[in-house]
Amino acid sequence: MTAAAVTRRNNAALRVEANKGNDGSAAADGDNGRWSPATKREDDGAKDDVWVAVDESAVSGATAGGSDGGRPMLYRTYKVKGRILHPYRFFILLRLIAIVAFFLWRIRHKNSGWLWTMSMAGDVWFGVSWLLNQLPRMNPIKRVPDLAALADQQHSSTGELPGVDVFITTVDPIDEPVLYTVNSILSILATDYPVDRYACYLSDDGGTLVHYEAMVEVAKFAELWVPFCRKHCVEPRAPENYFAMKTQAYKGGVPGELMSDHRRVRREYEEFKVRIDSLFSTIRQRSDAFNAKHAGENATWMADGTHWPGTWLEPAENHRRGEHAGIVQIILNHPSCKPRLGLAASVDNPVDFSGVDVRLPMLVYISREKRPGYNHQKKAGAMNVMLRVSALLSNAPFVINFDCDHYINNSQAFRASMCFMLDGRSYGGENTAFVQFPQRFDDVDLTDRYANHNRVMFDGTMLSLNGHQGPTYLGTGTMFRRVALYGVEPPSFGAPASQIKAMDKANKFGTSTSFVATMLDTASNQERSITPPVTVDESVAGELFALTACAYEDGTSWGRDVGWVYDIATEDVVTGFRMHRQGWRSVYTSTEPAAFRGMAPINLTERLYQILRWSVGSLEVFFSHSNALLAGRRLRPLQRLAYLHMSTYPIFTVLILAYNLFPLIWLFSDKFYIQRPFGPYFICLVTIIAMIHVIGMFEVRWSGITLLDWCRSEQFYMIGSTGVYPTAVLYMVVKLVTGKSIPLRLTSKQTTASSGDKFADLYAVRWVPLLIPTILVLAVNVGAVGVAVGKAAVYGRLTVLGMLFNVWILVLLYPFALGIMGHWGKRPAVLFVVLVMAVAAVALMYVAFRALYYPAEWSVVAASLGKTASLTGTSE
Ligand SMILES: O=c1ccn([C@@H]2O[C@H](COP(=O)(O)OP(=O)(O)O[C@H]3O[C@H](CO)[C@@H](O)[C@H](O)[C@H]3O)[C@@H](O)[C@H]2O)c(=O)[nH]1
Ligand SMILES: [Mn+2]
Repeated sequence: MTAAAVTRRNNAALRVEANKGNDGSAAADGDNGRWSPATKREDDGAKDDVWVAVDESAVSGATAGGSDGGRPMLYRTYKVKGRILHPYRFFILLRLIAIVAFFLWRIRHKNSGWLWTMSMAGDVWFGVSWLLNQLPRMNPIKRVPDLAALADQQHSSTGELPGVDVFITTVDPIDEPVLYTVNSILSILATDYPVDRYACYLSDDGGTLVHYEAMVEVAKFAELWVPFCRKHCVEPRAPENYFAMKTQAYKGGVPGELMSDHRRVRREYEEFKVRIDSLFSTIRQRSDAFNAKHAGENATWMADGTHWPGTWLEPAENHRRGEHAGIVQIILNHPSCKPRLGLAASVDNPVDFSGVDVRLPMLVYISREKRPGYNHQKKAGAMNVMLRVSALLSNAPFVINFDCDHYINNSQAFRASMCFMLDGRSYGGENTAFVQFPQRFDDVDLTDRYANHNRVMFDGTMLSLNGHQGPTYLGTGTMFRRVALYGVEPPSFGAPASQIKAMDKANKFGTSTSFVATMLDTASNQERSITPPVTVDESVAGELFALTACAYEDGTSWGRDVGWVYDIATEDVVTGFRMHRQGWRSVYTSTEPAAFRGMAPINLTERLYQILRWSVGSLEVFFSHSNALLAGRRLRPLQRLAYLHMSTYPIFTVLILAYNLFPLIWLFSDKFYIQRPFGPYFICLVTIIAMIHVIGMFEVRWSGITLLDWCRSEQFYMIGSTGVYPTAVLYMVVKLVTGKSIPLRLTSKQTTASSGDKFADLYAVRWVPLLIPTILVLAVNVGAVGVAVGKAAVYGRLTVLGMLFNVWILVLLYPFALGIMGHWGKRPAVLFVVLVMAVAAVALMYVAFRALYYPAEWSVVAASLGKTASLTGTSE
């Protein structure tokens, strides 16, 4: 390996991780000198005062150069510099010692009364929860793909990029606007990956003609959009997001033509959008016309004058939600393997594509069969159908999945994932089941009121898990190894093909023999391309039909040991867990610009429902065969702790809720000193709490998030803890006792967006019972502050300590309070005034109450009234 090669690879690594406005499209042309100067890496390396490269030259199984027959190293590993890591770990240890000592001290100073016992139990519980969360976080590792090394490998004889099947799921064209879905698909069709080596599948759980016809429109518009992206190397390749961008550095080869091409494509895009928008009415008008001709019919008609096999506008037998036939439609077939150049500019053809490959990848529309009486298992069920159908049509050895509201933002992302999948290191590469990218969002308000960006989770927790077996599967933006989805064990525990043969004997995969044959193909060559074009004759069609049928999975292992896992509200975490339990690894990597971006619910109620679904899913994992405690030895110890924490965190919050409602007790009685001697107790408590924040600041430092991100996460945790998480616990209790589960709804995507105000959803209040507990906590703590002020007025002594606790809770619940104020929340000052007035009102009520029932104290009260008024800023 030559020094120059190393430098170049390092540069490439940097371009993905820390791209500073550099060329982003040249990964395939490794050697053409477009990489940044050799010195750049050293400079940037010096600037990075958090991460330092791990020396992996001694690692066996891979060669850094790749020229001597072995597999090259295709990614780099970084760890946190000792300067930060050591004090960070030291503080964690210190806190551990402190809480143990504190606990012992409390036992020695045992107080009587149930309050003391409860608070002891609670504190133990908190300590355990903290440990479960903290221990796996002590070894954060960053992994950076080396695109240049991948390109080198491709140039050499061995390397061709393997095939990828892209899955995208949608349900409802209204709740999940079609515009998002088509943008997502366009970004996939245009991404920078060999066009004959990937295929795109849309699963439409609604079975609506609107989605099908939108795909037909997409295929037409893609003929213009995709070559345009290739010609000018534009980013991102989702048109809506591309056109919304301000100017950017030009990366293509013909800058002179950008202006006119851009204008032309943009106009076409506007027309395309109009066609998409009008699909609802087009389909309705067409159907009305056909139905008028066919007396007595009330069908929904396709453009070619046949009935749509999916759901109809007027629901009818066999054509309604939850009851319709399975549909597989190949909208674009496999392209040829040879480039096909476009036409030169002409009158009909204003955009010059003469030097551009105009092929499009395969595009398939799927809607699985739905029948009443079957549990369709939501997204997991849809993914499993796609897994089977794609096996017959393209059978790529890798699979990446997106929610319909996520698009590819960095067209190098597929290549970046391949750097991990194809890496030569013995513990990496072929034992890597999936590569997880962070979820990044476009629509979130500037201050991220409801912690939608979730940076603490993505940039903190996931980086930490990189240091163990790898991140959990997060549902979208995940590249999988197909055989890992089939439930086989990693190659280090047995050859995948023979495992599949053995499992097939037990009819674990269902009855389709051609499907099992494709599984064996994938297992025996995991770097193959995709299956050459399939002619869908009658027998293939029949086979596809069988694979989309509800009954296919009866009596098989689908949903348990094979495919996405069922019966858990968060299919993602549990599916990833199954792989980790089998000994697979996973990789977390973030690129710059972000690999994928999407939409998040910014409405308070939607957001709470989202985390309700997640926390219910977590608890379901705990009470299932996927409990981390039941996993075998292949699940590493700290990975196990992380999963344990992930599946139990809602339980701890019941106590947080209790603590938050605690003031209720001392509002009405003076039971307040739950631990005597109170002085030392209080000081210890504050120290221990303060240490969490010190440790948190170290995490902010190494994860590279902002202080605001961190605060938002704390606040949102408290909001969840006072309402959603205890509700999830209640849900779980009901489920365990009665065996029945209440259905959880789909996250509704921004539906008020059309009103012109980008953040309209942020200010919309949707009242639901889920808001009540948190409102109660707010009220109790406002009340407590008020009474404390009142007491100060009566007794002339301010109970600062108690109030500190209440004020702290109010600070944490602040985003929630803003949220329920709706439009008033635009001016936080209003909230402040409201809060002060509420406190004053309670204080006055308290004083009045005292005056009424304890007239003897009246003189004292009268004397201190003036003080109250000045404290609360009101005058009488
Ligand atoms: O019956 C269903 C229900 C949902 N989906 C799709 O599943 C995806 C995720 O649903 P969504 O309501 O958007 O959930 P979110 O809370 O936004 O999603 C996060 O959390 C989910 C786990 O609860 C993961 O599956 C997602 O990938 C992850 O982004 C969407 O594409 C849906 O179209 C289906 O295909 N069929
Ligand atoms: Mn979503």
